Amino acid sequence: MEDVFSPLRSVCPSLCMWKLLPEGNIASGKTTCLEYFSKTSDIEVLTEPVSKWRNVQGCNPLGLMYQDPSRWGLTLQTYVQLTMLDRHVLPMSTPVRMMERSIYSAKYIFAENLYKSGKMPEVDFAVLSEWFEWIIKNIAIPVDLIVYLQTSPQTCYERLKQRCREEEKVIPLEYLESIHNLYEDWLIHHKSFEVPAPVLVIPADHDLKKMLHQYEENREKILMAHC
Ligand SMILES: Nc1ncnc2c1ncn2[C@@H]1O[C@H](COP(=O)(O)OP(=O)(O)O)[C@@H](O)[C@H]1O
Ligand SMILES: O=c1ccn([C@H]2C[C@H](O)[C@@H](COP(=O)(O)O)O2)c(=O)[nH]1
Repeated sequence: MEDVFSPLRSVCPSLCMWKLLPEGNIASGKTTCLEYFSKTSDIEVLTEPVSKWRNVQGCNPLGLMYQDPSRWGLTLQTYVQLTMLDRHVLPMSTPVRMMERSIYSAKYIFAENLYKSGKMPEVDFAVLSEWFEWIIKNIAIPVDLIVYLQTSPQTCYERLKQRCREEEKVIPLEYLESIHNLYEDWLIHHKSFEVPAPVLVIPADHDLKKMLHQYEENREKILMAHC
């Protein structure tokens, strides 16, 4: 599909495309954030393709990974990488796109966590890494802003239990702590991997009312800061 805004952009450069990625720990509130902004006109919201990860041709790689990460981690992360790439390269049909997580966090957070915790064999990690490096070298994946929903692992643990997704019932608090530390090293301390865009940090331990208030306060920054 072609970029429907390109003829307009040549006469009006301020008509810009804006791609932002809500990022954060499991159950930090990303989907809830996306649902809130989806009510705004001219925003395209792409939620994470979790339903695909739970059902690819009748198989459930997400569930398999949580049951036996050493055996199925590569299977899941390969599929996550593919489905994320598919979303990244979708032509935009509105000036603003919010896409939940990214090919970057799939690699820098989740694959990294499996590998660092000894649950992904070195050869699996090497193959996944080569795929990832090839993709980011050869395919343009522009990102304008990362919105990091910063939570404590404990908050996520409580929200995760409340959401009660079947596959995630085995997740201990320690898993969320590891994911949290990787996110902090990447997006806050800049200690691990290159950050592909500026980061807006939104403290996200608050109740829903306060979160919606914060989203309103940050609406301009989130949606069109560069235009
Ligand atoms: N600010 C909040 N306070 C309390 N519960 C929340 C808040 N934001 C989201 N939730 C609930 O927490 C769970 C996880 O939220 P969700 O948006 O699905 O997280 P994510 O998409 O980051 O995994 C859901 O049950 C959701 O209703
Ligand atoms: O690269 C990835 C991305 C996500 N997951 C897992 C983590 C959760 O169990 C689900 C979806 O995450 P939400 O934060 O609830 O959206 O998928 C993964 O294992 N690898």
